[in-house]
Amino acid sequence: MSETTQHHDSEYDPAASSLQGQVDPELMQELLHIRSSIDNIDAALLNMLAERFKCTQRVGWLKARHQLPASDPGRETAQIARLHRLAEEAHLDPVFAEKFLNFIIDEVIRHHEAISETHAAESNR
Ligand SMILES: C=C(O[C@@H]1C=C(C(=O)O)C=C[C@H]1O)C(=O)O
Repeated sequence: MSETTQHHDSEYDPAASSLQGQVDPELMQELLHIRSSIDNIDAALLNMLAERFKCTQRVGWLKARHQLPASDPGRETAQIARLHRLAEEAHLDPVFAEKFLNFIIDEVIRHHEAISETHAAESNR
């Protein structure tokens, strides 16, 4: 099994809650039922993010080898505009979608700068 596939975490208690024992058991059941879907979604998001970073790392090495800049503002503008539209269609707050993408891209650019430095150091040896 690869590292990114779901493993059964013996530490994880899906019923962990500050509300445990404080609310009606039926209400607690309903809450836990919805939370099990939230847990699946969080695992999927994390795995998708890991796959995205694998792709961006490849882009980072490509840019380093060909001496291209870490960031591509033209590409980012197009992506943000597209996500804005997709967010509206999905009834997701477009401002949030934009902040989320920018947060990820900032991290990617940091990685690309680090890759570029590693590549430069390796070629100077
Ligand atoms: C991944 C790239 O590098 C940067 C990161 C981007 C991203 O995470 O989507 C987009 C544009 C670039 O600023 C790229 O150029 O495609």
